[in-house]
Amino acid sequence: MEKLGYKLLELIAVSLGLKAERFEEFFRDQTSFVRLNYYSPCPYPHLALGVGPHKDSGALTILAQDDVGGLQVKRKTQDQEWIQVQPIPHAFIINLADIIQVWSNGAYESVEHRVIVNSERERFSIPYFMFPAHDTEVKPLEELIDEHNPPKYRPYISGKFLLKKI
Ligand SMILES: O=C(O)CCC(=O)C(=O)O
Ligand SMILES: [Fe+2]
Repeated sequence: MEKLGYKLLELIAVSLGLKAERFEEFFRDQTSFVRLNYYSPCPYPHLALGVGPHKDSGALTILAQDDVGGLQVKRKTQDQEWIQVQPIPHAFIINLADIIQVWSNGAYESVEHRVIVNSERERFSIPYFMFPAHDTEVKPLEELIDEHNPPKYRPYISGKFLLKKI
């Protein structure tokens, strides 16, 4: 997963007109982690959420899930509808998260998502959250800023923000 994450970060950097290794320095002392999620079956799925609406606060999330399904993403069009992410065998789901949004000065947007529980089946998922070093100052990259594109986000320290969230 780590290797895949770095590859994706390289591709994102290139897509922004930056050199592939642009994000590398932030991850030398990375604080990425894996979480094991277990959702028990719930007879009243319309009354309960597995995970409430949120955006991931790292750079990228790589998610492995079983075949039960339940993850939904919010569409960014006007209707803001929740769209079911159909499980595809042996495929990972990639969530762009808050830090990529800030680094790219909004060219990429963090995706809002939630998890619906299933009335009959339990569900497992394994997200790998890619986080830079604890002391990384997260701010729009200088190369992407000029007088026509002012920074849209204020700088913050990755680790401090995370501690506050917890
Ligand atoms: O279980 C899932 O599909 C996603 C879980 C999630 O969004 C999270 O742990 O941040
Ligand atoms: Fe999430």
